[in-house]
This record gives sequence, C-alpha cells and structure tokens, in this order.
Amino acid sequence: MGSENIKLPKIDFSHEDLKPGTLVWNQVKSQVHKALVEYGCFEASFDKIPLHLRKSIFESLQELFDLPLQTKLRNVSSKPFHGYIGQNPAVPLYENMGIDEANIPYKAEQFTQALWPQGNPSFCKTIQSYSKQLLELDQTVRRMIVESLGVQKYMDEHMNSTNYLLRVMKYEAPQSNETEIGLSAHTDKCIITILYQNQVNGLEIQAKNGQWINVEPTPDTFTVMIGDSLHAWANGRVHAPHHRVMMKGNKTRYSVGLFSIPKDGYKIEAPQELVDEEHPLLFKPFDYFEFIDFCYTEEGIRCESPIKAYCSVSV
Ligand SMILES: O=C(O)CCC(=O)C(=O)O
Ligand SMILES: [Fe+2]
Repeated sequence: MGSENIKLPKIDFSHEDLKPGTLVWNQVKSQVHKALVEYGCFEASFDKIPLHLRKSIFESLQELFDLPLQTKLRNVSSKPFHGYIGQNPAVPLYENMGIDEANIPYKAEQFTQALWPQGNPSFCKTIQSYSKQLLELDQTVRRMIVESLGVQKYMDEHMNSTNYLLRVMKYEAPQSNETEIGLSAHTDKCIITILYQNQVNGLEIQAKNGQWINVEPTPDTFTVMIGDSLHAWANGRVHAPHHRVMMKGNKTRYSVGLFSIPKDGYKIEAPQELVDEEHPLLFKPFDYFEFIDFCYTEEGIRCESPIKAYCSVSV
C-alpha cells in the first residue's frame, strides 16, 4: 500500500471567459468530469483569491490554534465535526475547528466573538473573504458536474440545496523520525470539499486500484474532492475517494477546507434520469444530518463505508 508516483489531474479555472456555454467552459467541464469519474479529485488552479489573502489565511490559522485550549473549547456545536476537535489519542497530531457558514459576515463575526470577545476584525475578515471567494470555485465545479451528467433541469434545486462549512486544521509535526498518522482514512460526507494547505504536504488520496497518491499542491492550487452526498446524488457516477493525512518531518501543517453541505432537512435523492437498468439506484434517499449522526455511532465508526452501511439499496 505504498504511495506511488501518480499525479492527480490539474485543471485550470483561471480563464477569464470561464462562463457556461463558452468553448473554454466545455473544455474544462470535460476535464472535470473525467477527473471526477476516475479519481473523485483534482488540483484546481484558481486565481480569484488574492495572494495576500492566501497568505493571511495561514497567519489567522496559527493565531487561532495558538489560543489556550480553554478558549478553543468555546467553539461548540450541536453538529458533530462542526465544533472544536483535538486531543484525540487516535490522532494526537490533529486539531480542527468548524466555522458554520463562514462566508456570511454575521456568522463569521459570531465565531470570532466567541473566541475573542474583545473582537478580532482582521481574523473575521480573512475567513469570511476567503470562504466567499472560494465558494465560486465550488459553484463552478458543481454546475459543470450537473451539466455533464445531463440533468440541467435539477440545476437550480441542486445549487440552492447547500450551505458552506469552513473547517480549519492543524497537524503537529511528529516527535520522531517516523511517518505518523495525521488523520485516518475516510471519505468526506459532504457534497464537495475544497482544500488548501500551507506548503507542508501530507494529504494522500486513494486511487480506485488501492494505491495512495501523494497530493503536492502549489500555493496557487486547491484540491477539489467529491464527498459521499454528491456520489449518492449522482447515483455513483462520480467517485468519492478515501483519503488520509500522513505526517513526517518537523514542520506544522495547516490546512483549510471549504465544504458544501446539504441544508438541514434536504433529502438527497438521485434524479430518476440517472437511474436505469445499467445504473440501478445505489442509495435510498437520505437526510445528510441523520447520516452524519449514524457516522458517529459505533457501527458507523467501525464500518468501511458508512454511506453503504447507512442507505445502500442492496443491503
Ligand atoms: O488536511 C487535509 O488536507 C485533509 C483534511 C480532511 O480530509 C478533512 O477535513 O476531511
Ligand atoms: Fe476529508
């Protein structure tokens, strides 16, 4: 199960004319479709986030994780994985904080206020602008997926069915010369994940043949990945890859993920156009947050594929 030297596809989203219906849109769309069928993941060059913001996001992350533990614990949430997580003996290098709807100014302010009651306008502005500007990439990719699946009539419904969660992660360098687990292998549960990291690698994506691919993004690339919910909605036509973080060396890794997640109460159900004899329905319709609750039960934690265990038609 060694990491191999395969590279993820790299797709350029920086073209000025990247608008639905243009030639360049259709070209990029077919690259996106191919990459997501094959890997469920690709590197995206996206130049809409100014360099100063890409730098200040990591300064903000450092400032946040440097806060005392008691302060970080003030970020609580009733939703699993949306509050503060750390000090887990299974993944001792890992800490994580979720910021619900960080793209919306008053939500970013609420989060900031809980940690810095005296205010921290620059932190607040950084996470909010970053999320708001990166959301454009999520929406571009999703429009392309809906089009390439040939189900445009569901475009508005699909595009309006999600909110955004920003999660920030810190991985301490291992205390030894060994490679250590940063985050265990899993699939994301959301619609789409867009990851950005400081220049410390560690993310690995599992190819369909089982090989682990080292992800080696540059400062102007973002890693785009499909989650279980979109895999289910597309009735399996796009892949949701297992991935993990492996840490080596002596540098701290910071990463930030923008997750599009189904709104509360929205039922994820594959369009009937994507179900036929050759493509029987894979998953029963489900509610995202009920699925997430299942993922945190003993059975959900134990099983290889929570989405299959939760709502596979064939189980
Ligand atoms: O830190 C990373 O690059 C990956 C994080 C991740 O997989 C997750 O938060 O679901
Ligand atoms: Fe993940």
